[in-house]
Amino acid sequence: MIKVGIMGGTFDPIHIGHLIAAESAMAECRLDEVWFIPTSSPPLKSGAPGASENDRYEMVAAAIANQDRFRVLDIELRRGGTSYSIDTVQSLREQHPDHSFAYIIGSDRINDLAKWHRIEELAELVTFIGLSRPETTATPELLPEELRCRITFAEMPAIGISSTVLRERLAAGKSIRYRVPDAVYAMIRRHGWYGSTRDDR
Ligand SMILES: Nc1ncnc2c1ncn2[C@@H]1O[C@H](COP(=O)(O)OP(=O)(O)OP(=O)(O)O)[C@@H](O)[C@H]1O
Ligand SMILES: O=C(O)c1ccc[n+]([C@@H]2O[C@H](COP(=O)([O-])O)[C@@H](O)[C@H]2O)c1
Repeated sequence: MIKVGIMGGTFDPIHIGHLIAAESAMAECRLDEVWFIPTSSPPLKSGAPGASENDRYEMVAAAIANQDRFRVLDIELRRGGTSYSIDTVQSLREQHPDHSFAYIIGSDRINDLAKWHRIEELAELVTFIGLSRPETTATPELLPEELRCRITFAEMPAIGISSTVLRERLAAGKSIRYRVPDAVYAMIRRHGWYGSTRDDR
């Protein structure tokens, strides 16, 4: 049985918080692999992502290129529309009946878990691995017991980085170097994404 962690996200852009969350979940929960799945349209976020689907996918691919146990899947981008996790997990389980899946989520997503589409069904198909992030205090005690008991918590160093703040910094001409992997930083600057200053060097 291969144990897979699903790291779903908008990744607009991917940053070191995502990578350290995935690595920590993999180590602490003894996962064999983590599959990064960029969303098409994220269910609980308003407004369209700042970068295109293809660019978000390419940034994830570049970010994880050196970690053999990480993969990126375009399953939600190919499906299009709102990226409900239940649809993704059902299709992954059909394709990989011999794998087990755990969904990796940060504090903000832990807190809104009860609002996820068909959450009771999803919680029967996956367990959740929760990681804390400094901007949001996780309050699992507010979740119904049947959801709370499906979450295992993993430790990671507090990484106070969000994609929102990175987009704001880029638009304001501030540096995001080292907050994203070098390859992602170079892609963003080369293309002038997020209103960043273009750098053709
Ligand atoms: N710094 C972090 N520490 C722990 N988990 C994180 C961190 N940043 C993101 N995550 C988790 O990674 C998953 C994907 O996050 P997402 O792509 O929405 O990034 P984000 O930084 O929250 O983006 P945005 O600021 O645009 O909302 C979510 O489960 C989120 O909780
Ligand atoms: O299925 C849902 O209703 C649902 C609601 C909120 C978030 N998710 C998933 O959780 C992951 C992180 O979401 P986000 O908005 O932080 O990028 C991403 O894969 C989303 O598709 C899923």
